[in-house]
Amino acid sequence: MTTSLEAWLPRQRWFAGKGRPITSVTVRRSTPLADGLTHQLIEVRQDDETSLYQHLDGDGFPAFLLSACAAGADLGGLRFRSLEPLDPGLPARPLGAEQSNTSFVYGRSAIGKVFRLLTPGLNPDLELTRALTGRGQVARLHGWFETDIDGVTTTLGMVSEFLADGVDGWKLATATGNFRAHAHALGAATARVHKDLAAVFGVARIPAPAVQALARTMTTRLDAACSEVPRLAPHRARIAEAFADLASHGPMPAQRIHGDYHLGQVMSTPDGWRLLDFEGEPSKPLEERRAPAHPLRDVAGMLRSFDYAAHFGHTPSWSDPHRSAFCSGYAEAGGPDPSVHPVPLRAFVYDKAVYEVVYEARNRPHWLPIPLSTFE
Ligand SMILES: Nc1ncnc2c1ncn2[C@@H]1O[C@H](COP(=O)(O)OP(=O)(O)O)[C@@H](O)[C@H]1O
Ligand SMILES: O=P(O)(O)O[C@H]1O[C@H](CO)[C@@H](O[C@H]2O[C@H](CO)[C@@H](O)[C@H](O)[C@H]2O)[C@H](O)[C@H]1O
Repeated sequence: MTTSLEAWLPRQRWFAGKGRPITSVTVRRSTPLADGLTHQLIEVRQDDETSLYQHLDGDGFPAFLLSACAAGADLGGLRFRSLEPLDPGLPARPLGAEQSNTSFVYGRSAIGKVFRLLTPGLNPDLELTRALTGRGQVARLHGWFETDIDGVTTTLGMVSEFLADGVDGWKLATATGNFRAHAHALGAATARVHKDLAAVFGVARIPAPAVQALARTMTTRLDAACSEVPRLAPHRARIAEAFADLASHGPMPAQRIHGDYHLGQVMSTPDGWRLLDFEGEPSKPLEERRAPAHPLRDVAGMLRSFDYAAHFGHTPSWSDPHRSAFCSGYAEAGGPDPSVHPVPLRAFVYDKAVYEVVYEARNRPHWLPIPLSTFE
């Protein structure tokens, strides 16, 4: 079993340790849930690091999750909870698009998600979706499941409203020549969510020394990325200069944000845009993902996504007018105007593109030219 996990893990899209040899895989906890279905927490050792993943050995977990949440079950240290009545009889099917986690759909009304890479603590997707449920801009939270890891309550998965009539933002953007009205409305929806997050979690201020520390962290990440992906190295000086500009920028506002914002995280519905997947970048430590950040970080993420959509579905010139429409919608709905904050915006766009360079090198090497073109 352990040997086959070692071979199987690197082939999974959600496996975050690609590109580094696996030294060992250990089953840390095994919980039988039903006949032929076992829940496992597995420790994967690579270099000097140990990462914890959630693994489901056997079939039938989607149906199990729904009925366990509906019943409020406690099972071998796993706690299943719901906020509203769930119909355990709904048929489950895989979502198809496997990304950082594993999702399945129940009928036309609910979607379940199992987090794969685990960090002890409250997952920001559960935390923010719960806080935003009822405010209109997200798929409502129905339930979740959790356990204690190292004495810390740790989110393992969620069940939310399925947006059956929604169209994935990435699909819509790559298929639509004139996407400007959509981009403008998406900017406005983003600003509204930022306002809601500020209302619930408050607004902080990042003092100048912390901004300098942030710029140093970005530079450290840049250097690690240059070592891992040598094609990034020729652009290092230009990127480091943008981070140095950020370091001398002075204090910045900060609040809870989405954290991994791109066109695949939003859906266009008959009632307007909805934002999904508030987990942040899964490869970052949980404290960093839950820390208040400048709201233009999300704007930067979406601007990068317009570049991706241009490369994938259009020509490079598609990007600029759509980026502008998104930024106007964002500023008109009360977000900080991206055009008057060029220094943080450029640093955040570059930081995101550096992240994407590593992500693409590990997962989709033929897509690497897309983030690299940001620096040309
Ligand atoms: N509530 C929902 N309703 C409909 N589709 C959804 C919903 N949540 C997610 N999806 C679809 O599933 C995809 C993956 O979901 P996401 O939460 O982003 O997973 P991951 O954490 O694996 O990236 C999204 O891009 C979207 O197309
Ligand atoms: O799985 P997640 O949605 O949490 O995010 C990861 O995978 C994304 C790709 O599926 C990746 O996004 C990058 O590619 C998108 C197109 O497929 C593009 O729209 C994004 O702008 C680009 O960053 C994301 O970075 C990664 O965290």
